[in-house]
Amino acid sequence: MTQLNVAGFEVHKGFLDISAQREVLSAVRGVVAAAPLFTPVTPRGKAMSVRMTAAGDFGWISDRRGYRYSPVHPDGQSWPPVPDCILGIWRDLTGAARAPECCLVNFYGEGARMGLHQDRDEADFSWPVVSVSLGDDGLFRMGGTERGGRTQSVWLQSGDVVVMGGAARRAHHGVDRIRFGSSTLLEKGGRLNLTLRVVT
Ligand SMILES: O=C(O)CCC(=O)C(=O)O
Ligand SMILES: [Fe+2]
Repeated sequence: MTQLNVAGFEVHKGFLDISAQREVLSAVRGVVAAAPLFTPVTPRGKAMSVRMTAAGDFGWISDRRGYRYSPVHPDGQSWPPVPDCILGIWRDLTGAARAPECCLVNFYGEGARMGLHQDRDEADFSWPVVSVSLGDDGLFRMGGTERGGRTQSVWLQSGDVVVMGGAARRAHHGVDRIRFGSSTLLEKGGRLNLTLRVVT
């Protein structure tokens, strides 16, 4: 494993080997079976290109009413629990006293992206966010706390894990594009990203 450190972001290249990736993927399939992927709509009414779901006490949702954490899926059901193998990644990398209350699942199909943003709907920024990449490569852009500052990009591959803690916790980040079909982990292609968050 190599570890880069760009602007406070910890990028753990190759953190999950192929068998760990398969185990996490199968756990995510269980989550998606219980809580189907949906297309969030921005408060201005624009469909996001990423499809989402979640596990844990809360999921992050967006619709005409705004962005927020919700204890239920848009279909009205509770989110399934965060699978143990995913909680293990959080424990190994953070040693944090609290467990994440949300595992947000993002699915990037061909052409999907995520604009530069801060994760700031959580109550306490002293807890890190841990981000797990599976499947196709994604070009991850990292910036600073202020909007419009310098950014640096890194290609995240299947099994890479990023920890956004300390200064990086409030830093801007996004995914400019994916290389659709670059990984064989997902048979039909695409990129999965999991972000583990303490919400309350
Ligand atoms: O897909 C990624 O690597 C980042 C996802 C992200 O920033 C988010 O869900 O807030
Ligand atoms: Fe984010």
